Amino acid sequence: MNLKKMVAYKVAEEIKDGQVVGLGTGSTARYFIERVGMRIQKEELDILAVPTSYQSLFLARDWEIPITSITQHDIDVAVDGADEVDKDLNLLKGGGAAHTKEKIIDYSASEFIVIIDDSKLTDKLERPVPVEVIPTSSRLVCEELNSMGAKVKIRMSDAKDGPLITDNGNFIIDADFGSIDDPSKLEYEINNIPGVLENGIFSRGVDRVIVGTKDGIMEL
Ligand SMILES: O=C[C@H](O)[C@H](O)[C@H](O)COP(=O)(O)O
Repeated sequence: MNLKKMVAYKVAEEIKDGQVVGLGTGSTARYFIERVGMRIQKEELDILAVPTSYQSLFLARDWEIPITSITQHDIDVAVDGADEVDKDLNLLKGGGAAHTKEKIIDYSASEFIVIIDDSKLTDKLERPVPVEVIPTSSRLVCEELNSMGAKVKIRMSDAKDGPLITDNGNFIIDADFGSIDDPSKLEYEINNIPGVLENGIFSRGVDRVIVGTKDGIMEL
């Protein structure tokens, strides 16, 4: 059973005519966008969408989903995936390097819904934290993250020689702090390093986390 698809399709059924919808990024959000696109074509669902990345923009275009931006519209609901969700519903995102725009769009929405399969649930966040940095600051940011106790790596591209370049033209440093005791403090401290644009810890809260499990869908 494809749990990501199951949960994404279920939440796509909740979208209503007239809504402005934030489209997340990643393999789970991809299914959500696909199902919204099908509903637009079959049921004439009437929405506007705000993509969080070029990936979701291109998908929305493929499905002929009408696009707007946060400079033009308030967002009613944003639906996005996550790489980890801890027991207090802090998130780790940015596995696809899209967390900066996701954070802006997801948190600006009246309702922020996270869709995951149950492999993403964890007691504490423990994956490396993706940190988007202005390229010229990358050596200094690596040193600062090191001094905060992280093992760091600049994320490399699979399809070009050298570093991955984000949708915003920046580098990603993956900073491994091990298990994170205080996500909110760490989110703030990383963002306080000069040259850091945004990191992948989302500790401001989320309205709903909907989880696909082999026994069905559960909501946290
Ligand atoms: O940068 C990417 C995003 O934060 C994704 O939402 C996150 O990586 C989850 O992706 P997936 O649904 O593919 O596991």
